[in-house]
Amino acid sequence: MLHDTSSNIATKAGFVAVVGRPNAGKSTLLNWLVGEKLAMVSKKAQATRKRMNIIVMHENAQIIFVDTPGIHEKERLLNQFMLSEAIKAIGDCDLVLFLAPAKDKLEHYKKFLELNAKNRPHIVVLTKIDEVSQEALLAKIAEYQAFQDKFLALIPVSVTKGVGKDQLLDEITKHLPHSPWLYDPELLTTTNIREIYKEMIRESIFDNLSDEIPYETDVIIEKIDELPHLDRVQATIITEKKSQKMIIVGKGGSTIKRIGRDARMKMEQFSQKKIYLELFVSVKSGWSKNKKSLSEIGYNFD
Ligand SMILES: Nc1nc2c(ncn2[C@@H]2O[C@H](COP(=O)(O)OP(=O)(O)OP(=O)(O)O)[C@@H](O)[C@H]2O)c(=O)[nH]1
Repeated sequence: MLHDTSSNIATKAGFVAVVGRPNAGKSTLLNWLVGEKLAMVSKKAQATRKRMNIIVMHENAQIIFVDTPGIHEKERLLNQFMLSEAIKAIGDCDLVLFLAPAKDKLEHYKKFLELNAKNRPHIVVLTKIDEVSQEALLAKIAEYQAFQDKFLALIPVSVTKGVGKDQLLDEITKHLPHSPWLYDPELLTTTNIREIYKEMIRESIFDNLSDEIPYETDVIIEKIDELPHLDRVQATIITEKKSQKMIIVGKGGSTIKRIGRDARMKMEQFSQKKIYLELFVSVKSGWSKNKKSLSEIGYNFD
């Protein structure tokens, strides 16, 4: 946690948790704010599993965004993990952004208020306002006004229409503590290359498979050999069932080839290097329900 140790420090810095239900638009918002495609954007819910720190420099401030999984029900162990990560992120941060699509009812917000029992300072960000009429937007804002003693501000945004970026960054900056910068401003993300490559492979799985399968898969980066102009990456896609493995591999290996090619292109664009990607598929039944195997692949329950 950061403290305001000196009033004559001109710079500000702080951690901002980004929370909201799955599909609220968290990754899209973060990509837009940072100006690079780093957080994973998916049309499907629950794509964000682990926290990613993304740094945005705005005027004198260094805003460190902590991307969190959506707040949702605890049907499965993996979901429990996501929920606890979200709550942990709220507790660790200087400020919380609660993202609510403009079409949503206020139930999600009320649930967030219950979870946020210690009343961490938060800003309500109304997302996807391009999806509702001006009248509906005003009516929604009026509904939120009933809680105005709870939030610091309510900012409507639309990434699609490019609305609200500066207002949001200004408002966040206003509430951050005075502090020296915590990271080299040249860095865009504190998440390491492993995590980024993993997300890129996961994103390619989501892009190439349309049904439930992507939710029951995960990716382990086994090895990265970083050479000056080439990264050699070995990764394994884990599935629940043999039948899923067959679908991921596809006829004559066609699907896995497409996943691999898409992932490689994203990775090359990001690293500005050639990537040699070797992808394997492995069946590990029950991995998403089993704590031990979850912690083996990097989801820690502490
Ligand atoms: N029309 C419109 N769609 C948006 C906007 N922002 C995000 N979306 C869409 O909403 C969907 C969900 O966006 P994400 O950014 O993946 O949502 P998320 O909250 O990160 O989702 P999880 O990773 O599942 O928690 C995607 O299809 C986005 O294209 C917006 O401003 N306008």
